[in-house]
Amino acid sequence: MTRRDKSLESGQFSLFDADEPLETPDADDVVPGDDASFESGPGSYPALPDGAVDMAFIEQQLERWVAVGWLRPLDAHLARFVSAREPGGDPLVTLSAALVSHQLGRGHICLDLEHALRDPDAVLSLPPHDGQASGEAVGIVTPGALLAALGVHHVESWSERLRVSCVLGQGEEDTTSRPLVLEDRRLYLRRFWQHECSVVARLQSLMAGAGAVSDEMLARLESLFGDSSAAAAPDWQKVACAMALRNRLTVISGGPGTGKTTTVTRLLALLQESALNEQGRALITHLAAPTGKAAARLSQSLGGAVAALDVPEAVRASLPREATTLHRLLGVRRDSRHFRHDADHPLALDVLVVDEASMVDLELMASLLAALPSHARLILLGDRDQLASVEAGAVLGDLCEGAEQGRCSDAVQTLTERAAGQALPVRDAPPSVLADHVVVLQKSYRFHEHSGIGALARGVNHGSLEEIRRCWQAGFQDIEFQLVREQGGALIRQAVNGYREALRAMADGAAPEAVLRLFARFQVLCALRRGSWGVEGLNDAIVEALFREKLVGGTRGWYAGRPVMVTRNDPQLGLYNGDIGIAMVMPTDKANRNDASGRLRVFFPHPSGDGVRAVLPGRLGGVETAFAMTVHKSQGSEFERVLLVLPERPNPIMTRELVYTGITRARSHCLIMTAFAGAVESAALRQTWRASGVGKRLGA
Ligand SMILES: Nc1ncnc2c1ncn2[C@@H]1O[C@H](COP(=O)(O)OP(=O)(O)OP(=O)(O)O)[C@@H](O)[C@H]1O
Repeated sequence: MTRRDKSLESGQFSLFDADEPLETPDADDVVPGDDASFESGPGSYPALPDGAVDMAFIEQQLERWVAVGWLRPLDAHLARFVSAREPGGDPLVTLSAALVSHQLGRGHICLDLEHALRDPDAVLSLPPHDGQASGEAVGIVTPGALLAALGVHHVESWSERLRVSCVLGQGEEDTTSRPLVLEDRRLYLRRFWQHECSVVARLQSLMAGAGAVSDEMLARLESLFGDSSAAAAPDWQKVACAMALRNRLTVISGGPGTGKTTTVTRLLALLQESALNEQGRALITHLAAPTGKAAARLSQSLGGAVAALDVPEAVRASLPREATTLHRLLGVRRDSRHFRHDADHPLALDVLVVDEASMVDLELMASLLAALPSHARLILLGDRDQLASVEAGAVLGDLCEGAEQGRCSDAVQTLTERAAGQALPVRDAPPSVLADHVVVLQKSYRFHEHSGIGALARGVNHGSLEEIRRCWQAGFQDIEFQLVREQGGALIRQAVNGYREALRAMADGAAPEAVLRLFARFQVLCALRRGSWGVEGLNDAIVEALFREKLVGGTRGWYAGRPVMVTRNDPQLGLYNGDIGIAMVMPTDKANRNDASGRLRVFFPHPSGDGVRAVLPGRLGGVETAFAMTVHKSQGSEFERVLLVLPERPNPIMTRELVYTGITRARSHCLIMTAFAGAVESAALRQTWRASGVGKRLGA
């Protein structure tokens, strides 16, 4: 039984508001944001006559859905918990409770009734339809058939029937402790509705305060970015910086290498210079990212960006050099989902920069915003086109939604034109408050125009089969697609070749730091977790092949050469979700190399990017082998070369965002291997959508 199941049984249902330990989400036990049902749909499952469905029937169906894997056991528990609170209640409420709980596992904050009614069978993880109901599926009714039999044909009637239930609160001013909340045709579990309300309220208050930007500031901006008034296109980095000087909340979205770090470093320099001149003190500035790896990468690129700045020494000295994880910043408390810093114990800072903000889920964003002091500035950096967070909510995506359609206020339009030195494109759309706070950087300095990775990433992002076809035909050197018949053979050979250099270096006695550096140059990424084409099957096959070549010291348990990824935060060890280490023999024990596995240590890069830390394998709680990792888990990381393994047949987990994220983890070469010829194209046509009220409430 899972942790959440236990809390259900004890009557403290965690999805409402229980105080339970924070757990690292596991991207792979769920299919986050996977709305896309299989194209063929479950057409042959039986329809039911109206009125044939009572509570017992619904409960039986929920059990059957769980048995065939359409629904999580947790969702059925929740539905039972809700119906127990209203004996003799409407079975539609029970069904709706199961469906809303299930959406959380797929990354949605709520169940959007309108969306659900348009395609009811897409709300569960239904299998592909093969023309007839499988033996397993006999006696199973789809959500669409159930809703129809319950008489739900319009969203109004669904909402009306939910509204009269005593387990439902009504949005807005609701202060009851009812487990479900209905607001504007969106059905929530109370805890997530509360998170959404608090995130929106904090964002609104951050967006309310705007400062003046002096001519002197703009002159300094010009000196850092140069004069771009005669350029063919506006300098969006400069525009972003000008907006961030004015705002307390700024979102800077951009693909890989579009200059997010460069921009924010220059912005911090401007803010510090002005604070030093006007207040005689530097601002307290912190940088954070959702994973250790992302924080280390930010620290690294920040170092380069700070070194390249043309600013007075006092300003340079005041700039932060190190990023931390959000969990470290907020202060994880053992056995609690709450942090040490919260609204009553705010963070001591003036400016907070959060990188890889697309990975921040709603709950973490709520904690972060609550702990932000009221005077502080918040700058969110990220790539709106990447996979969203594993857990429910996609706040960065919600904030960026419509950013390019919405028009800035006249004040921001004037400011950004002063900064850019040229008129910005004006769109014929009503002004949106979000547009004053969101900038999308357009130009990649990493993927030049002849980069195949850049071109394919753009094609996938645009969902353009024509652009993707042109990529394959162009003969780019840095992107390759190989169709293979099976998971073994060529695919495993590629993986072994990729890891050979690092493992040979380890065997030759290279320093752990050098081995870690070499290891980070290549990575196998998978779309799936389970099965032979997933992380589990590939890790087994790769380690067996490496062992045959004597490149690793074993195939099970701990062995020299085993790379691991941390899956559970451990503040005591200073290890966080996403950190990657390698098991190696302690350098001092080299003479006893064959002695015992007890001499193995797992070496992790130091969070500062300098040096390594050695941890006894036995002290590590949540880790998994990382010869292959999911694209979800690779977010926030980059590798020189990537082998991206896509499933051998169509699969709803394959979305535009997943393939885009996988491809762009590679800096210099990406090889895609699959047995499904149209894998990239079919994924490019399937865009993730996440139900949320954040954008709507903020006026996106
Ligand atoms: N305006 C610019 N002119 C020239 N080079 C630039 C400019 N902006 C950024 N670069 C260069 O492009 C590279 C990527 O920049 P940066 O690290 O700031 O991008 P990023 O968006 O933060 O990248 P990542 O995707 O790694 O997070 C760096 O080498 C940087 O020096």
